[in-house]
Amino acid sequence: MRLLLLDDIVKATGGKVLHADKEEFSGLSIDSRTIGDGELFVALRGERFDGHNFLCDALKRGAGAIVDREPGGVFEGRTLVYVSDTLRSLQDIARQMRISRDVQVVGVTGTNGKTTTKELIASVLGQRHKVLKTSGNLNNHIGVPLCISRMHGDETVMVIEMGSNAEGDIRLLCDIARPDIAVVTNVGPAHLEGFGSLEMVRKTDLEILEYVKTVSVNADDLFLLEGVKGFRGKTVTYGIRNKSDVSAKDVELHEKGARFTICFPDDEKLTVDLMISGIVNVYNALAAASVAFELGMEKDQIRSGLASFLGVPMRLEVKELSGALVISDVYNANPASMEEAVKELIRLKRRRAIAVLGDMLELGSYSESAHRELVGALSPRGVDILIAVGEQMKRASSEFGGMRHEAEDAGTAGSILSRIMTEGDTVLIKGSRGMRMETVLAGITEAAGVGEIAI
Ligand SMILES: CC(=O)N[C@H]1[C@@H](OP(=O)(O)OP(=O)(O)OC[C@H]2O[C@@H](n3ccc(=O)[nH]c3=O)[C@H](O)[C@@H]2O)O[C@H](CO)[C@@H](O)[C@@H]1O[C@H](C)C(=O)N[C@@H](C)C(=O)N[C@H](CCC(=O)N[C@@H](CCC[C@@H](N)C(=O)O)C(=O)O)C(=O)O
Ligand SMILES: Nc1ncnc2c1ncn2[C@@H]1O[C@H](COP(=O)(O)OP(=O)(O)OP(=O)(O)O)[C@@H](O)[C@H]1O
Ligand SMILES: C[C@@H](N)C(=O)N[C@H](C)C(=O)O
Repeated sequence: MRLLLLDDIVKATGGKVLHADKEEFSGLSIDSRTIGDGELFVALRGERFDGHNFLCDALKRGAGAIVDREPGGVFEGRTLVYVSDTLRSLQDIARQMRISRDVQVVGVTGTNGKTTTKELIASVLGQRHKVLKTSGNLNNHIGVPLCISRMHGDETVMVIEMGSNAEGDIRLLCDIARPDIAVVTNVGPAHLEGFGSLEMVRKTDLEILEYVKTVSVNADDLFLLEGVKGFRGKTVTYGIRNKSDVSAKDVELHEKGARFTICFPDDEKLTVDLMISGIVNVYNALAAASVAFELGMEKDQIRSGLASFLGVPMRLEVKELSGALVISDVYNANPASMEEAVKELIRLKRRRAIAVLGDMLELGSYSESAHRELVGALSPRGVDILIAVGEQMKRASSEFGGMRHEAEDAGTAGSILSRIMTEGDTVLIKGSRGMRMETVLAGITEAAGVGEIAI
């Protein structure tokens, strides 16, 4: 494992060493509760805490700290570096580590499917390369540098998810991660509170074009495709409906997976099996295949990388519970991903289709109409029962044509669902992160006597 050297930290941050003892660190940590032996603590200010207040705790296991407020007291045996801004220093260290390494960096942006696509890319490229990827959903100005700082030094590829909720977010992350190749999954209405318009969502996601030589984009998202026109590098497209460089044909969607044939630009064809369900995951897999093709992976490696991926918890998980089929898509929600999830509900409908839908948050002035449009279209599409969770869904629920229930929160929705759900039903559970829709599932698994399940 590669050690971080004090010299490099000082060079990257321009910091002043207040006290020098340890000169090597096993990594960076921002949390005194989880810091590992020998790590360097970066004291950040957050919404609830100021990391500087946990310096003593952090230094019990940590070997030193980076601070932007001079601490009182003596920290024997530990190293202290003073900087003007600790968050910026975290980013500076990560940038320096990335620049000093000869790795291919794949950056993944877009409204929906970034985490899943990042994991699929890592699974495929991992068939040949040593891959560092961002963990879970750590996709912002803190999470991305933190993940990069975990580089061991022998990686040949990094796959970095980049999240945004306002203009400039992707540029900031690219300035740290310096991607060589980009994937933009799609552009849709999300975080409109911060962005203001769909144009601004697209402009922000495409900030990555200022950095990369190659971009891989979804050819079936015409609004996205339009935005890539004029890109001076290489554009690789993937898709199912429109003409694209990497395309899928003979798509068969099953309950818990999919089989399809990928057609590559070299005219080779590859039939692949996916263990995750839904047409959106065919798109995510195509994105991964297009990157793998660009990076010269063998077709067999692409096949096994896709087939061995088992999905990300809380994203379109299909489970059997008490004889019902439950689609647990509880991680987040916006109009585009709701649309896709409702399609899945109808596709997998066996007897009754029950939609347990929580508010879609952060949509700004578009919020009310987005909820109304979604709910109004449910029963014509075949949804039989709606459980509306949260203020906005409840307000919109009068648009629903079938039997409806209203719930204050996900816990209450879980109780309603466990009362009405019967064998043969197909259930979709989805809402924004703040709605904690996983609680619905906890309610029904308890009622079914299944006990706790991992989500
Ligand atoms: C800094 C941090 O990670 N905070 C997380 C922590 O919060 P907590 O309340 O505990 O602490 P504070 O942040 O107030 O504390 C400040 C520091 O003090 C440390 N500390 C505290 C107590 C203690 O006893 N000891 C300590 O050392 C503390 O560790 C801090 O360093 O826990 C919360 C609950 O779990 C987390 O919500 C909070 O996470 C913050 C928000 C965060 O940004 N974390 C990143 C590591 C991250 O990547 N998180 C992702 C979420 C990313 C996300 O929402 N992305 C958006 C896109 C936005 C991108 C854009 N803004 C950009 O800049 O590009 C998206 O829409 O996807 C994650 O958690 O999944
Ligand atoms: N290609 C896609 N197109 C549309 N919706 C998708 C796609 N892939 C996944 N989704 C939907 O988006 C949800 C979140 O998936 P994922 O976490 O991979 O996306 P994300 O972009 O990383 O989200 P976040 O920005 O919150 O991190 C899934 O549960 C699913 O409903
Ligand atoms: C979880 C976060 N990345 C996100 O997507 N937020 C929106 C508002 C959501 O949870 O729906």
